[in-house]
Amino acid sequence: MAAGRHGGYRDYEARERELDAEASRRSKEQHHHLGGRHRDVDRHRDGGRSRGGRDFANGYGRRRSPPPRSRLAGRLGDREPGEVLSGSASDDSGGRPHRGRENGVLSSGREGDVMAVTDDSGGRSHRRRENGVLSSGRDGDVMAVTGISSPSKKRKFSPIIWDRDSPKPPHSDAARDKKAVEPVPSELPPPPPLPPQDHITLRLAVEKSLMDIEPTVGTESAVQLLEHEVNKVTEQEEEYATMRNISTSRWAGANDDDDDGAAPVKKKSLSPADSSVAGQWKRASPEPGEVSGGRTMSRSSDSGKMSNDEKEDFEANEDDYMDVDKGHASDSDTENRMSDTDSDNEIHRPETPEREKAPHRCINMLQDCRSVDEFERLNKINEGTYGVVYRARDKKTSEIVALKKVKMEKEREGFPLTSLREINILLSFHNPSIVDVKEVVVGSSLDSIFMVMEYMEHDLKGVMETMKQPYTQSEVKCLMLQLLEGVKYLHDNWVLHRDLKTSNLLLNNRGELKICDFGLSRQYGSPLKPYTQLVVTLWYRAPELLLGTKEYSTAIDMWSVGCIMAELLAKEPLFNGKTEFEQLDKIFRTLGTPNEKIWPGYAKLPGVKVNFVKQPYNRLRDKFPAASFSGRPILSEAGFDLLNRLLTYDPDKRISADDALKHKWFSEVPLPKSKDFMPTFPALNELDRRSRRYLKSPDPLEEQRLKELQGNIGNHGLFG
Ligand SMILES: Nc1ncnc2c1ncn2[C@@H]1O[C@H](COP(=O)(O)OP(=O)(O)OP(=O)(O)O)[C@@H](O)[C@H]1O
Repeated sequence: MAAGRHGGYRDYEARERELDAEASRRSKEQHHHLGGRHRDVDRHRDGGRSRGGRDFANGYGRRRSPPPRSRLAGRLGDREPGEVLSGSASDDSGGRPHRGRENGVLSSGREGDVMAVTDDSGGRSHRRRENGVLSSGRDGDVMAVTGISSPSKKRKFSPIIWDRDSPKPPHSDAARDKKAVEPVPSELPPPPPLPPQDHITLRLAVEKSLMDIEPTVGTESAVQLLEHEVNKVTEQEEEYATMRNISTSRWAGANDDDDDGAAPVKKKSLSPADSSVAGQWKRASPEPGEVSGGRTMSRSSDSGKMSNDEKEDFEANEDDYMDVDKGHASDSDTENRMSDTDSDNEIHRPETPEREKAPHRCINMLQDCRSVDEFERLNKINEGTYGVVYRARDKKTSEIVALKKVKMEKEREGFPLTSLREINILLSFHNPSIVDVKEVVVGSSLDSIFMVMEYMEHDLKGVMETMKQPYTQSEVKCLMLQLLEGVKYLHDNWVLHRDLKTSNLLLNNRGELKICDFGLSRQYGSPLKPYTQLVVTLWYRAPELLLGTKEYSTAIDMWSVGCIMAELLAKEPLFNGKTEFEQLDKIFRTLGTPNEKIWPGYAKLPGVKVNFVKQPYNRLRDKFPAASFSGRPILSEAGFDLLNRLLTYDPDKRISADDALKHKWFSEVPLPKSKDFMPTFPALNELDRRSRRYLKSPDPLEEQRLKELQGNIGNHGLFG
């Protein structure tokens, strides 16, 4: 058994004290060592200019010292208890994607990446950082350069949407049978065309919206209305196919029982009924799983009839739908992808006979859901913007699960779009670093919906509030590897999380970290609301979003990962602004004010008009020194390099999840700790931790949630 698991929290504290003493001793040794040798060399090479963080001007082209990696790597004394000697934190990860890591040496799929834990510091005297990217003074000694993709790099096609490319319409018998027995094709269809960079850009441009659509509400049934509406939408928009639709989920299928505990691939596969439903909705939804799913869910509950109120709401709130952008269809790669989808959708135009079957399938979908009564409520865990989370026991299996009740009361347009996104994404995905959604169950009224998730004892935010000392470097590495694995999985599957923060990272007492809360996530290329720059809680929000960019990419998640890494090391948020201006001000004061040279395009960003502080240096190193006697978190040269690459201003140069996983920091000592040896904590999730929320970032979303919390406290039914 894992020492950490036996030890419990008290032991952890004691161990932490020991480790602190040990770390302090080591850091002194290291300081002495570095001071005695490398530092002199550095000073010499640097012409005596190296001084603290100023050497690491993020984008200001100053020289930096060669990292003392070989010595660190070679010293067993630098190991921390529980380090994974192989350099992998995924010792028990089973089906984890392969990271190409062997014996502490990361192998690289790309020529030129320096990955081994060998001494490569000798000749690297002129590496410079520009825009957070290291360049090399020696040919062939090229670090994994941030944000510059290998042209050969491929992304996996989304498991949610691959079926849309099946040669036959998904409702055909052959296609159905094939899906039933062959859940995962050995080779996925090729991904949509990729822009030539690691971070895929979304374009936020709205020319056509559902506001432009006139629904006919007088005589049609709800389902007819829905179809009428979504078919019109289809004709006006550029959008992915809707295999992400809620109707493709496991609980929509006829064989739910069989699915229990099934392999992940089965989860993604469709039953015959599902596949026909999927085919049905494939052409119908402007946002996969959103409008159509939402309408279906809410309207089905009243047998397809829509009340006058609902009709009014429907008409009044058309502007709440995702806007669609026709104009961009032909002028970017993203839109080209969407065009492909559209041509695919052409096959299933509304005139096809399958359309008539929709009401029947929708009803089936609801009938196949288990009732929430099959769960015993234990306690409320937490409440977020989009739902209340309960701890519950499955009466049949006694399994402890987390039930997230989807908030319906504020939804004027039926099933919440954010929840639909989350359900669809989580049901479709299976990865050790993504929280597993097992099924969806319904409450007493058909419009109360719960996601049944694996139960996780903690979230990272709560844990860090409890801890007396920050995580050690090897623990941070273990957590970062898991986080990056999850983010890579999302990005490989064309999903941006858009709200990565410590409260959305769940931990269990097996040392596992899992990403949750996909309420704000999107598949690339999805049409976005004009206000979507507001995604990502303020403290973790990328500068391009804060400055009002209309286009953003996977790089926004990587910035959040950088903020999380810093927070893990320091046990406090890196940039905790109260307003957007203050947030940018804090970033600029730490990383230096960006300019057109280090971030091409910066000057054109809408928010740049504001008069920000002019701070020419990157002072990040001051916050994370290589050695410290003042209690500040120490970070090795390599660790600092990774942090800098994550917090690179120019999104195109910011490191990708894939490259971050290969970063040398993970293969130098102290190596990532094994999950088995990660500290354990009392399960705070057994308490209602709403009070913690008051300490959270003053993001507009958070404020909204706070108000809702205040409104809801005292409202206790069975499952709320
Ligand atoms: N599977 C789970 N196991 C245990 N606790 C969970 C689980 N999922 C969520 N939680 C707890 O509930 C909180 C809120 O969950 P979640 O973030 O999914 O809701 P949300 O409404 O989308 O939140 P937010 O307002 O942060 O967007 C989490 O921070 C976590 O503490």
